[in-house]
Order: sequence, then structure tokens, then C-alpha cells
Amino acid sequence: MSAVPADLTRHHGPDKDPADEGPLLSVDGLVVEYPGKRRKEPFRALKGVSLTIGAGETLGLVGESGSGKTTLGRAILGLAPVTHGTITFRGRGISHLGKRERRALGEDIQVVFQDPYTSLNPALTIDDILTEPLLVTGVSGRDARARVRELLDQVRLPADAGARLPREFSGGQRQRIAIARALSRSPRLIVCDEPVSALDLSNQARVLDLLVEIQERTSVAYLFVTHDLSVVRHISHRVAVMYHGEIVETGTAASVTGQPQHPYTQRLLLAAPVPHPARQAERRAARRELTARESASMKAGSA
Ligand SMILES: Nc1ncnc2c1ncn2[C@@H]1O[C@H](COP(=O)(O)OP(=O)(O)OP(=O)(O)O)[C@@H](O)[C@H]1O
Repeated sequence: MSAVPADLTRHHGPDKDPADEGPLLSVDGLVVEYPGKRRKEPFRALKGVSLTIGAGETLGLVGESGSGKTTLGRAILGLAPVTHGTITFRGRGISHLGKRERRALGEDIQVVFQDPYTSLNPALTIDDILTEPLLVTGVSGRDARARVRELLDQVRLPADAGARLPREFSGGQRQRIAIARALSRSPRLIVCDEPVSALDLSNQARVLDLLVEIQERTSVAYLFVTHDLSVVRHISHRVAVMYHGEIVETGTAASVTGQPQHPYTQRLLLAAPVPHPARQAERRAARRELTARESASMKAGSA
């Protein structure tokens, strides 16, 4: 069940669209394999992943490096090869769309990448970066310019920012421009792939607050990929934990980070740094205990 209040699940006005009845996105038994190098077996990066995201909901996706988080986001965006399983968006299968259908879906599903330094075209002004996705869909130049002013205001940048180039902005400001670009066509879902991990702590907090505020206003949903548990706690309604290409635990942000069930989630929590040396020592002791318990149960299993 979604942790999002019922009034947040409305989208784009009071008329009910049958496509909005179920979850916004469902992923069922998703398998993604990358071709093996030099005729080796293909590498299975996702091994049957299932999850749902409701309208207006943030699902935090955590897991260590290489667990498959980015691959899942890329599969939803049509950028990773789906071997088995289905991805359904507003009731429609989207795992194997043609180029034109995928482009049309760009209106509803957008992405914000980790690195605000490489994700914006350095040769274009901010106005051009933000108008481009609108002009390709036939919006008039005048309407696109008006929308750009609205977007800059939404991400707290001055209207004259439009005439400048990406290099004239800080990392946090660039990430806000990338968010404005993702919002330009009013999507229902944004895949946020580590959007704050390249930023310093104060910019992280500003960008996270901005994402929450935008969600409250527009009911956009986020798949929020991160390896940082404090970030996931701050932003998510629910959290899914990935480990070696599988989802090993899903629950509300409070339950997954408060009473983790899976040993990997317990380990992930114990690995998160805490400022106080005494708490750090407690964590080290808890990690040792967990390792001892795991090796005892492995020995019992192999006996
Ligand atoms: N294009 C590719 N070709 C082959 N293997 C790939 C490709 N992309 C990813 N992989 C492999 O798939 C696995 C999952 O990678 P993925 O980037 O999805 O993990 P991740 O959890 O997002 O990691 P990180 O937090 O480091 O970004 C890794 O073992 C990776 O090496």
C-alpha cells in the first residue's frame, strides 16, 4: 500500500483517468542482462526485480555500488535491455517501445543525473537548454519562453539566469537547472539517479527540499536512487533495498531505516557514519556481532 496521502495521488486536475487507477509504475520480474565480453556468458545485472511507485510518491532505491540501482532506472527510461519481465506505466507496457513511442513518453518520464557538470550542454544558454524539450513538441516560442520563466522561478533562479551558460553556475545551481529541464514538460515520474551525491552538504539539503516542494505542488513521483541512507530517509515515502541485482527489502522509510529485517540492510545502516565517537564504537560492536551471527548461521547451514 502506498504511504502517500490520498489527496496527493490526484494528478492533473479533478477528472479521473482510468490509466491513473492502479500504481503509476509497476515493475514485474524484471531481468536485465548485459552482453558478456569475448563470448562469455551475459552478465545478469537485475535478477527478477518487482516494485511499484504510486502517483506523487517517492520510492528511495538504496544499495551498494554495483547492486543494479542505475540499471533499474535506465531500464525504466528505455536505456537498458530488458531480457524478461515487464515495466508498466499508467497501465501500459513500456519495456519494448519503439523510438517514436519512447520519445512521446518523454512527456511523462524524465531523469535527473548525478553529475550536473556533464548533464548540461556547455555550449547552450540556460534558456536554450530549457526551451529545447518544449520546442520539439511543437510549443510556440512565446509559450516556451513564458514556461522557462516559470521553471526558473520554481527552482529559485533569477529570470536573467536564462541568458547565461552552465559554466557560470555552481554545482547546486546546475543541478537546479537540470531539475527545471526535467520538469519542463510536467512529467509524472522523474528518475533521480544520485542527484545530490556530487554536491556539498548544504547544497544537498537545498536540492532535496526543492524536490519535496515540487512534489507537493505537482504530485510528480520520484524513483530516487542513492547509496546514502540519510538522504533516503529525508526524501522517501517508501524505500527498496537492492543487493546483487535483487530487491531484498521494501517498506516505509521509517520501518526500513528503523527496524531493518534483511542482514544486508542492517549492515548498510551500521556502515553509515555517525558524528559521535561513542555511537561509532557502538556501531562497530554491532557490526562485529552481525558478522559473528552470519558466520555461525553459514556454518550451521553447511553442517
Ligand atoms: N553497460 C554495461 N555493460 C556491462 N555491465 C554493466 C553495464 N552497466 C552496468 N553493468 C554492470 O551491472 C552491475 C550493476 O551496475 P549498476 O550501475 O546498475 O549498479 P549501481 O547499483 O547503480 O552502482 P553505483 O552505485 O556504483 O552506480 C555492475 O556489476 C556493473 O558493472
